[in-house]
Amino acid sequence: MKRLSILGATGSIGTQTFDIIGTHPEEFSVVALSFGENIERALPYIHQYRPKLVSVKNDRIKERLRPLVPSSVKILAGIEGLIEVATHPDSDMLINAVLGSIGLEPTLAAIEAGKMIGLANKETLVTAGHLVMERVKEKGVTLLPIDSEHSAIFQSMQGQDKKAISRLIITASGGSFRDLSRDELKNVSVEDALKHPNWSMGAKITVDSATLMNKGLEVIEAHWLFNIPYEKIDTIIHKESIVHSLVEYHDKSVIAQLGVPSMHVPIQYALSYPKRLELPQEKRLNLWELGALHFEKVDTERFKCLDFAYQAGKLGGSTPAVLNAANEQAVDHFLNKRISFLQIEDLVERALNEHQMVSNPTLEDIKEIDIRTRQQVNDWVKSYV
Ligand SMILES: NC(=O)C1=CN([C@@H]2O[C@H](COP(=O)(O)OP(=O)(O)OC[C@H]3O[C@@H](n4cnc5c(N)ncnc54)[C@H](OP(=O)(O)O)[C@@H]3O)[C@@H](O)[C@H]2O)C=CC1
Ligand SMILES: CC(=O)[C@@H](O)[C@H](O)COP(=O)(O)O
Ligand SMILES: [Mn+2]
Repeated sequence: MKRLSILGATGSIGTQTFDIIGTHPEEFSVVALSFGENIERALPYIHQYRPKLVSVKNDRIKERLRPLVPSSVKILAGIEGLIEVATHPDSDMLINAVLGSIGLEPTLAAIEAGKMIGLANKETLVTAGHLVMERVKEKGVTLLPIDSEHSAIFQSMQGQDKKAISRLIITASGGSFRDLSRDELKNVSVEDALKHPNWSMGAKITVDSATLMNKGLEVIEAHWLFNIPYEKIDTIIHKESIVHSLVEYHDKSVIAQLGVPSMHVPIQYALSYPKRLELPQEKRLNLWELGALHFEKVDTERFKCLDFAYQAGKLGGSTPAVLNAANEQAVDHFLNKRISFLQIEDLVERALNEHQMVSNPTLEDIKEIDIRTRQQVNDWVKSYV
C-alpha cells in the first residue's frame, strides 16, 4: 500500500489522481491533502479517505472547513500547510498538483524529507530546476513526471541507453487558437481560450496551451528532468494529441508513447511505477478510428511565447522564474478580462527585457524575484486602463 500526500486535490490533476486511487483502493491510501478554496469538492474526498492532515489556502477557508470535518483531521493553511502535507511523516509519496510557483517550496521540502515525488506542478522545475535537480541527486529521491509529454519521454527511455539520446521531440496540440491568424488572435475571448481541442484541464494551463507558453514551460521542464541541452529539444504541432512525445537516439531510431488524450494514464504510471496497473475505465487507442495523424512545424511568429521560453531557458539563472511569474500574473489578468490575449505575451516580453539576471539564484532570490515580477506586471496592467 503506497501512502500518498496530494497537493491540489480539488484541481484537474488532483481529482483525476483520486479517480486512480478509487480504481485501485488496495494499492493507495491518502494521508494528507491540500486544496485552495473549493470546500464542496474537497469534502467527499476528506470523508472517504480520512486524511490525517488537510491544508487550505488561508485562515478564512480553514475556519469554514473546521466544523465540516472530523476533529481528528488536523487543518493547516498557507505555504506552511503545503509543506507539512508534502512532508507528512506517514506519507511515502507526494503528488504535487498545486497550481503555480507556490508548488516549488513543498517540492523542495519533500525532497529533503526523502519522499518519492510525482510532479505535475511544472512551475517547480521552471522556476528552480537547478536547485531541485541538485537536491534530487544528492538525496537520491525518485522524481517522476506526471505532465503527459514528460511521462511519454520517460516511458520512451525505459530500458534505453540515456547517453545515446540525440533529441527530444515534444508534441503540442496547438491549443484553442491553433489555426487563427495573428490578426484574429487580437480579439479572442476568455471563453474561446478555455475551449481546448483535446484536453480538459485547469483554466491557467488551458490558456498557456493557447499561447504555446505551456510548450515553452515544458521545454524547460524537460531540460531539467532529463538533463538534455535546449539545442536538443524540439517541439512539433500534432493536433490530435495521440503521440504524447518522442525520443530520438543516435542510431536515428525514434521511440514514442501513444494513447488517447487522458491524464489518467501518466498519473497512474507515476503512482504505480515501475509497475503497470490496469486502467479499465480508459478508452483504447484505435488508430483505424483516426485514420491519420498530423504533424507540422510550430509557427513562432504567430505564437511568441515558445521562443521567449527557449530564450529564458538558455539564459538560465533567474530568467525562467521571471518568465513564469510574469506569465502566471498575465494569465490571471486575462482570465479576469483585464487584458487581451496578445497582451499576455507583451507583458512576459517586457518583464524579461527589464530583468537583471541573477546567475545562480537561491530559493530566497527566486521567491523575491517572483514577487517583484508579479508586482511589476500588476503595475503595467494598471497603467493600461
Ligand atoms: N490539468 C492538466 O491536465 C495538467 C496539469 N499540469 C500541471 O498541474 C498543475 C495543476 O494543474 P491543474 O490541475 O490543471 O490546475 P487546477 O486549476 O485545476 O487546480 C489547481 C489546484 O491547486 C489549488 N490551489 C490553487 N492555488 C492554491 C493556493 N494558493 N494554495 C493552495 N492550493 C491552491 C486549487 O485549489 P481550489 O481549486 O480548491 O482553489 C486546485 O486544487 C499545474 O502546474 C499544471 O501546469 C500538467 C499537465 C497536465
Ligand atoms: C495534458 C498535458 O500534459 C498538457 O500539458 C497538454 O500538453 C496541453 O496540451 P498542449 O499544450 O499540447 O496544447
Ligand atoms: Mn503537458
